[in-house]
Amino acid sequence: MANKPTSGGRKPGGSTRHFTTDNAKPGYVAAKNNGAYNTAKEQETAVLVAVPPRRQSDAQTTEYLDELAFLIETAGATATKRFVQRLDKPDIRTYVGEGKLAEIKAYVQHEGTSMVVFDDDLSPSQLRNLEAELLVKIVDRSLLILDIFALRAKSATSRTQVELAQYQYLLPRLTGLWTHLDKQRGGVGMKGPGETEIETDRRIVRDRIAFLKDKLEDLDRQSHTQRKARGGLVRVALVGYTNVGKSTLMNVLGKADVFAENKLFATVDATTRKVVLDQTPFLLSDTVGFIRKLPTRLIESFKSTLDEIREADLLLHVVDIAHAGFEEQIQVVNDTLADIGAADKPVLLVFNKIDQYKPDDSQHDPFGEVREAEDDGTAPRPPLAQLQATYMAKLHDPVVFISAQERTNLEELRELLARRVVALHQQRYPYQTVNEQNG
Ligand SMILES: Nc1nc2c(ncn2[C@@H]2O[C@H](COP(=O)(O)OP(=O)(O)OP(=O)(O)O)[C@@H](O)[C@H]2O)c(=O)[nH]1
Ligand SMILES: [Mg+2]
Repeated sequence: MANKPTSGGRKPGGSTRHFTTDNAKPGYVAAKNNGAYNTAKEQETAVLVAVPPRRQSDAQTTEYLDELAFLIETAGATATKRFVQRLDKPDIRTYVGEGKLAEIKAYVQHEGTSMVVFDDDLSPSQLRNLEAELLVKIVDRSLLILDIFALRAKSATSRTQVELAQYQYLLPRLTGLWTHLDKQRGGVGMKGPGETEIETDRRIVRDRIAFLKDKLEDLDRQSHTQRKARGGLVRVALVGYTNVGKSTLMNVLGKADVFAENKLFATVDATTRKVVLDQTPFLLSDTVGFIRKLPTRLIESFKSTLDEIREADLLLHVVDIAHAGFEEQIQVVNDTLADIGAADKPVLLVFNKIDQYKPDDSQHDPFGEVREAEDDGTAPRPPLAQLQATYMAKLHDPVVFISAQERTNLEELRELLARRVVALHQQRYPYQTVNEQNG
């Protein structure tokens, strides 16, 4: 099995995929040593490229690139430079225009950068053209997120899901440049891959996809049985944008010990704990975070992990209020919930990280005017009380402001949550008292 790392150097004429699951079998699984990009001795460097629409503000463009830099950092590399080109839409051949591409190439060659990362998905032909032009590893948004998922996935199900998504990503990108599967077959004086080899590669990948789909169906049946065995307890799922503090809150509420850290997609596997509030037991699940431009195809492959959300009776939507783009993040989460068929679930909105929230200075002046959006596109930051009033009026529902880390206002959250859970419980068991149900 030629399962050896290949991402360290680029073979002439060879493509450089770098998937990271240990369980992905074929030989093109490059960075196999338990980490993305870590086959290189030193930290890999990355150049970030974005093509924002002309109407997008500078502040928003910076925020998106910060997020991309954070993703790259989570994957184990460092972003050293950003290139931005405003276009109505990305260039169909090379994503950026000719001039910008030359600029990027000059920089990459001069600095010896290991990869160029694009803030969108690239079509197979864009990928091919860019690879041929820039001669370094080309990473698009899907590949980057897949890589991080591969690093994080622990359970059999999530690992299989990631592997399936990786092969699905790969299939349309098996082209004339592709040679890695040939290595697997070995052979002296390996000739360049003709159409026959590419067809063989495609068949191998298709077989693997079929196998993984079967395996997932089996695993899905098992977990469905497990979930049924949990009985009729009310189920609550923590949902939200990535890195907002879902796992931290899970640890606080569920006395769990879930891995939480300041990286994107710390959680890929769902975790469930039994929690008792107001003498009413319920199940609380921590789930994978969402992110903007998460390709629908990728969401699809996580369907069974997302069942935890779809089967929940109540969603605790956690928001990072200290993040400049929190309102857009709320929208991204709501859109993703709609995508996975969970739009109509009851939601309790939980604003987290209030310890880091800094209202605008003018807002400290009780007579100060509430300012409109700034020219630079950043949103106004009113005092928390005002934000709370606005959201409650908008949603006709209580919302709660907490700091999971500092344990601030957790009693208020517990009370609100208990009230919702008890109501759901009584709805489900109208003729029983809580103790009868548990006894
Ligand atoms: N300042 C502050 N930081 C917090 C708070 N809650 C969580 N964090 C930090 O935010 C980071 C992300 O927390 P997680 O709990 O891993 O976030 P998550 O939503 O589970 O993230 P993913 O699993 O990656 O989607 C960690 O560094 C936490 O310590 C809070 O109330 N205040
Ligand atoms: Mg988490």
